[in-house]
Amino acid sequence: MARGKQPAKAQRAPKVHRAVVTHTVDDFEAAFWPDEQPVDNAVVMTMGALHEGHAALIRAARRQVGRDGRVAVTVFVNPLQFGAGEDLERYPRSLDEDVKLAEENGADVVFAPSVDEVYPNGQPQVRLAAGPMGERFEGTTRPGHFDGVLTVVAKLLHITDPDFALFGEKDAQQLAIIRRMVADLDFDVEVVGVPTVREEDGLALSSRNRYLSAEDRAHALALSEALFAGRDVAAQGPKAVREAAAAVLDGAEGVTLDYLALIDPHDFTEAPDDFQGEAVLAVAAKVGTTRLIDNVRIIVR
Ligand SMILES: Nc1ncnc2c1ncn2[C@@H]1O[C@H](COP(=O)(O)OP(=O)(O)OP(=O)(O)O)[C@@H](O)[C@H]1O
Ligand SMILES: CC(C)(CO)[C@@H](O)C(=O)[O-]
Ligand code: BAL
Repeated sequence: MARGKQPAKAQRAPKVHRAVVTHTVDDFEAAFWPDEQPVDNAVVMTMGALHEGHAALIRAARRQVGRDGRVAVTVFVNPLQFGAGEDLERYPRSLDEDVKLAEENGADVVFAPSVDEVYPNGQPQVRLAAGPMGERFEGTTRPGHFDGVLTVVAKLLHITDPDFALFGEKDAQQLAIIRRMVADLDFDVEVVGVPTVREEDGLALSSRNRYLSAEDRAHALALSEALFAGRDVAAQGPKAVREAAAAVLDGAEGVTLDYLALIDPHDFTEAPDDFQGEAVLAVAAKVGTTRLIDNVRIIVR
């Protein structure tokens, strides 16, 4: 080697993990299934506006399938799960940043289809029904929401055909209903739940946090504080948990409570006063004009 010349290895740019971005089912399939090689693969479904909660899902997906497996991230704001007067039009859309976050955390392929690509026949006539589990809690305020979620999740499972599908525990009712759909309808996929990622002060990360003013952001802390207060007295039973959480929310400034519930996670029903074991303490509220949800898993004695 000539004097002063760098060895070839040192000249090479550091290897950057790049994700292929696709917008059609055909392009997605070509990118996600480039060959017949049997490798594990995983999908993380999102509505975009990605944050560190989504990053945790993508990293968990990568861990699940290993270095040689494939990870897909879908980015699709599904009109079917939005009710009249909800934020479908204003929902944050930021595909370029989303692709960056997805590839930095180990995604191989991003699937960001248009509404027409997902629903080429317009509004689907045939849809999935979430049943009674979809009518409580979130379903009371958002009737039909989980039917819309399940319909698109089923379609995305068919398109991506993954071994693993990862969802956040932040949307606990959604996760429970998706698990139930997979069991009831024999989907050949393992559903993996990922713990909620929070800001240092406790606020659960959520794309809708982008709507919060500085004042709303301060008021929003009441949600996680209520859940943590309930969790602190879990050993004293369901009544104590409900009361401790309610006390934080009672009169909390800028917060309009939708529901606060202690839930049996098996069938997503309200836990009775003598309930013991693992439960979900969940809250939904409007902070200013932004509707937020959060929950913690606790062991009630
Ligand atoms: N803080 C979080 N920690 C872990 N997973 C999360 C978190 N926030 C969202 N997820 C998960 O990411 C997936 C995609 O969710 P989505 O794109 O709706 O994000 P979101 O932040 O929940 O948005 P929104 O604010 O609209 O509720 C879901 O499985 C959801 O549970
Ligand atoms: C699962 C999902 C991507 C379906 O649109 C959505 O409900 C979400 O982001 O949680
Ligand atoms: N993260 C749940 C999707 C929704 O609110 O529509």
